[in-house]
Amino acid sequence: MGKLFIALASGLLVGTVWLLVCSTRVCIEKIITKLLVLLHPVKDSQNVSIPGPNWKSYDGQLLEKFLDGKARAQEWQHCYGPTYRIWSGTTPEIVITKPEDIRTFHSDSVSHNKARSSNAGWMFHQLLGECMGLINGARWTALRNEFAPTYTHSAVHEKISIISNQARDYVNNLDPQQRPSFSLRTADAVSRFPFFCTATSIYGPLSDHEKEALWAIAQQSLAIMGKYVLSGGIYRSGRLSRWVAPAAVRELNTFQTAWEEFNLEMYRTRREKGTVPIVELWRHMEEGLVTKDEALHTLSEIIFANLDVATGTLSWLVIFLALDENVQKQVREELSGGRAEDLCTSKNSLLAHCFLETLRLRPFTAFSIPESSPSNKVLGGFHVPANTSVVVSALCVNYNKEFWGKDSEEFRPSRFQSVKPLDLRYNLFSFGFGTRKCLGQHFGEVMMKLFVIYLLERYELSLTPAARADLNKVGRDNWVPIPEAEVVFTERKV
Ligand code: HEM
Repeated sequence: MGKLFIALASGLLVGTVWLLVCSTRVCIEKIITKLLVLLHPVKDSQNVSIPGPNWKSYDGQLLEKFLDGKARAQEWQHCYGPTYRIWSGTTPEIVITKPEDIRTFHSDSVSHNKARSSNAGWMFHQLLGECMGLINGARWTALRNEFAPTYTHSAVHEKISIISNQARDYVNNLDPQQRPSFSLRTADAVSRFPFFCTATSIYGPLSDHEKEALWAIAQQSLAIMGKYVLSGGIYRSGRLSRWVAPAAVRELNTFQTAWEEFNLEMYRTRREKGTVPIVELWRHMEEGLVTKDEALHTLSEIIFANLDVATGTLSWLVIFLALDENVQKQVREELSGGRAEDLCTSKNSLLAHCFLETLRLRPFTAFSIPESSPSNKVLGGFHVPANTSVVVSALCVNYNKEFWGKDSEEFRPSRFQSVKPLDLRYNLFSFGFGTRKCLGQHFGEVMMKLFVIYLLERYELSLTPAARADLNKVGRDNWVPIPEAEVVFTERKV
């Protein structure tokens, strides 16, 4: 009896303390929100403040934006309407969902600035803060000019046979045991292809040893992103991280050293053999045209951050094809008529529409990377001061029933047959809007289409029952939602 009483009493005490802590926390969050709203007034012409969720300790809505992006995009639009405000740390971000607001905001996109470190704090800055996608002005122009020649439309066309050979070899070695049928987690099956294909575009062909070393460094980078950046909190501050989490900082230093050494080695081993992008880049870095951080962070962006982006997109493309046997069959019929190299550049094929439909349904991020205009803007009726971070709710744009119809959440690639390309401009988030569009869009598209061409040539795709039952299950360790679904690959009898 006595023991029961003690257990009950201590349970009650713990519960009360917990309630107290929670309600204090909610109170503090409300007070901080009020202060932040006062500091950053955004109102409409009736003097009504822009709606949005309360600031949350310690990262605002930053982590939810990535880890629960799909659910939050829908929930926030439902609760706050088409234009609202969230917080990244304590920085306000205005979220827009309407095509007309996207057009208004991007009307001066040439002079837009990306937010420093994407408003994501110190640890993120150490990995990617100086990369092309996040710097501005003359520095951005210099860096973009450095990499652009490798990824223009014509440069990618010239590389098609190299990418095609890589795709065919990869698919032919998908199952080392060459079984007639096997199942794999889709992301595990596909991820090394876009990774090494993109790396080859920078370094030229890689030996097995170099591939292994690069893959290992990528895992270090992704681990830091998953464990620390996506935990937020103390990792937003360099001082706090060094003080409270020295092991994390050591891990970061180990990665940074390995990454610099790898690239130096790539430069040394390639400089005699002709011109691959790493050689030019390293020379320009030594001449002071780009800084070391700009070079290394952009290589990280292109090779490591993109591993998640490309793995996510390619996995979903394979999964959607596995889900829809009919579309799969039609794409295969389309393939039987032509050369892989020709089909991968067509914009009007069913394959091209499957790719677009995948980007529409599963944009790599539910919210675009924050950027600001140097001019005041009126968005959704609210007066947004110059230099305020604005993000596009990619998911809401891509699922907008007014434009895409009632079945906007379903995979139906044929819908693109009746959409004018010009209408897609502000109704589809795929490779970004305005001046800061994706550097690698042609490369990424060709790479993924070639992969699918060889995959469908060799295998029938279907989903495991578990995958069908829980198609939308995604991992939470990456900044891009990577699907968990397993696909069954069955050798075709031709
Ligand atoms: C299907 C695959 C890909 C998708 C869906 C994708 C998507 C995007 C998007 C949406 C942006 C703009 C982000 C923003 O709002 O700021 C972007 C930027 C960028 N992407 Fe990609 N990307 C893909 C593949 C690639 C590849 C293969 C490369 C490698 C060359 C690449 C390199 C970059 C770079 C460097 C930027 C920053 C551009 C700048 O700010 O000037 N991407 N990407």
